Amino acid sequence: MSAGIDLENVCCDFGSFRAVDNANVSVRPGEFFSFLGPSGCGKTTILRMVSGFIEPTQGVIRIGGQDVKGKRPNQRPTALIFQNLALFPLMPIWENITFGLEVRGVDKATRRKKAEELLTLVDLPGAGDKMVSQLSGGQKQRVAIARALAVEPQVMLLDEPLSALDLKLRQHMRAELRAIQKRTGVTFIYITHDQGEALAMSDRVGVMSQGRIQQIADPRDIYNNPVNGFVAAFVGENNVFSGEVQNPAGGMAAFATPHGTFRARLGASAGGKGVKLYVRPEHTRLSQTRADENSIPVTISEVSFEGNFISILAISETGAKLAAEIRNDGQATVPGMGAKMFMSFDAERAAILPDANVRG
Ligand SMILES: Nc1ncnc2c1ncn2[C@@H]1O[C@H](COP(=O)(O)OP(=O)(O)OP(=O)(O)O)[C@@H](O)[C@H]1O
Repeated sequence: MSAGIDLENVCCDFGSFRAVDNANVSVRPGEFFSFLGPSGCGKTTILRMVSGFIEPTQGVIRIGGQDVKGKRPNQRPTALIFQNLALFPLMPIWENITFGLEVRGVDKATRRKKAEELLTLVDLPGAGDKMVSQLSGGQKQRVAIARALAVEPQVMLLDEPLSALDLKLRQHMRAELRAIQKRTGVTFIYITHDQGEALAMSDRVGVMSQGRIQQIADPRDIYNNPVNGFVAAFVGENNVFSGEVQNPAGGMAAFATPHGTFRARLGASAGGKGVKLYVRPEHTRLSQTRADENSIPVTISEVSFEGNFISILAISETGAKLAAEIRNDGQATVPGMGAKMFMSFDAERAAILPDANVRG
């Protein structure tokens, strides 16, 4: 069984500091939902409110449609997994996994059987008699997940559970976690500051900054259609140009910058001042001749071969550093250092966006 979670106008204050500011989100039953944002943006506070360790200062949290106000963590159908797994070193794995069931008085034979089922689910069949010290970091993580699933939660809350693992293992565990979530159908709420993790695993992502949810969308939309400058700059790379909107019409506008006037898509509520132009490096082109529109004369200053792409740093005539990327299809021409070129981009691939949604 899985449950949906609704946050309605949820705020959390610590003294005079508002850590979560008017959060509204409906996580669907069986969904893998991530909160993504930099350190201190309020992700953990949201998780702690859902799990019942702290109460919202304002607003309502519903789990499976029920208002959970006043319910203690052990009265909620949630299980929490931290980066620090807190496995018991002196217990074999199977006992670690079914500890919660023992506390509830479940007999040993039933617990043993349940442990084997869960070990198979997390792809560690037969590991029940091993001790924690005999497992790798990734295997320990899977045991922690099995232990959380043993009490049959309707919602799993995961607080940066992969951040202690090395890069390769982290990438492997992303796929594992996603597969476990799909196999069980349990709702997962995952918090991370790692955009790669959030984009790779989630059905939807809520991007946060300074206590506010900036955008909730599926990973593609977050990346391709960020609603504001914070989301655009936090998720992936961008070249950012300051300037002024001119002649907005039909969702497009001219944008006057010190590098020239460019045409670009006009994001929602981006008509006024305090807006910037965002262009991803992979949406730029470098050529010997000036393109018809959105073309900036540059000098190539760094070329870095990254395997599947070539990363290029170019300097504009005004001294701005601009990033470009060339996909390595095996035949790509790599510009030389110091080469004078033009960087251009399509108007449809450039977005004029407002700054972040922050407290005024
Ligand atoms: N108990 C507390 N008392 C006072 N301030 C707190 C408390 N807990 C969190 N905060 C503050 O609330 C803000 C949000 O904290 P939170 O732990 O939710 O951030 P986070 O996005 O999870 O960050 P991180 O990724 O570093 O864990 C931070 O500025 C933090 O200092």
